[in-house]
Amino acid sequence: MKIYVAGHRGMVGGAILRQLEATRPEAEIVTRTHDQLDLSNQAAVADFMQAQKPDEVILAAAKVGGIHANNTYPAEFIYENLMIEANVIHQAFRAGVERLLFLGSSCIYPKRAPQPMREDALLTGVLEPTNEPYAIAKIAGIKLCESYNRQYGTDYRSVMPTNLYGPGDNFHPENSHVVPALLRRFHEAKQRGDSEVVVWGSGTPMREFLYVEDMAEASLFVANLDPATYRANSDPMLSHINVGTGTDVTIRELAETISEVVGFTGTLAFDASKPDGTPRKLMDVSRLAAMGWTYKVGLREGLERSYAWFTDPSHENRMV
Ligand SMILES: NC(=O)C1=CN([C@@H]2O[C@H](COP(=O)(O)OP(=O)(O)OC[C@H]3O[C@@H](n4cnc5c(N)ncnc54)[C@H](OP(=O)(O)O)[C@@H]3O)[C@@H](O)[C@H]2O)C=CC1
Ligand SMILES: C[C@H]1O[C@H](OP(=O)(O)OP(=O)(O)OC[C@H]2O[C@@H](n3cnc4c(=O)[nH]c(N)nc43)[C@H](O)[C@@H]2O)[C@@H](O)[C@@H](O)C1=O
Repeated sequence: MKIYVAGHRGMVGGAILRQLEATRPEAEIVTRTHDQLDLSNQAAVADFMQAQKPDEVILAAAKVGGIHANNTYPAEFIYENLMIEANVIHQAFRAGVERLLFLGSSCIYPKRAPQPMREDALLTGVLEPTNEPYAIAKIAGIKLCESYNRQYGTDYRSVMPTNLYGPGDNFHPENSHVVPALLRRFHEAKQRGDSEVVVWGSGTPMREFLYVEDMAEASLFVANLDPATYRANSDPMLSHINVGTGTDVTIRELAETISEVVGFTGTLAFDASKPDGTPRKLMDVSRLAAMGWTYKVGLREGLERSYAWFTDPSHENRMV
């Protein structure tokens, strides 16, 4: 059994690789770095898939970033993600790959979808402008999988992660997501002895956060589901599966918790000039629960593990 993990040096791909190595010792796991194989290059992906002919593909490679990055580089977010998914999914099919898992995002749902958001809320309303290009690419990824399944009988599956965080995250001060951004900002403020930390936006948006080890476990759970169970719990035209905790907090509550975890004793300030983005995007996770998976690591524990990882001098914190 040969499994190709695309994006293995990223936060989710890295967690998936660790769990595969621990649980599938018999499998041959294939990886390539971005420098070794640019997945936006159609010919390079075709040559790689024809040479490797993996049995399974886990597509965790993508152009990923927080609200500021999405709002600043929309062309990169739509182009890179469309190219990566089109190349990997099409070339996997040409190489006879039977099973593939595509990672989308909770941002595929309409800005004002009823909460919690069920899988059938997809394409029922306008998207959040700050990440619409990325969301369009991710929706196209789901439809690529579904279209190859319908026309060619492949078994290409899609999971929609909520906001993720944990070891291996991107800690870039501007382009990162809120959890790594605030872990770093509170840590540096504590080290400098600052009296205040500025948090972007109003603090009122709500977000759901899933620890990356849980995401990796859920990804492999869905990837390994027998086809009958997967089909019985999903719809061929709405085949994606939400992955989250089913609980959310305000950004203010998140910032206060991170401040406590870091041990910062100053005050919070909110910068209203920064975008809030979607007011809320809580996922309905009952479909995945019905299949037999629920999350394990709560937010406080996950933040404590993430902060320990961030401050561990034995590795370089990635910033892209
Ligand atoms: N993090 C989050 O909160 C969420 C993530 N997701 C999805 O989960 C998946 C994984 O995200 P995450 O692990 O956080 O992202 P990361 O940015 O941590 O990892 C993405 C990986 O993809 C690689 N990559 C990017 N572009 C290319 C390319 N053209 N060719 C080859 N490799 C490439 C990156 O390599 P390099 O850095 O060297 O360019 C990196 O290793 C993505 O599909 C993302 O959309 C969904 C919802 C939330
Ligand atoms: C996973 C998800 O991630 C993105 O959407 P997002 O959830 O809006 O992402 P975010 O984590 O960047 O922000 C969440 C909230 O947090 C607030 N916030 C406060 N202070 C900081 C801060 O310092 N940095 C950041 N990034 N946000 C901050 C910020 O203003 C916003 O209200 C898209 O990639 C989307 O496509 C997607 O898939």
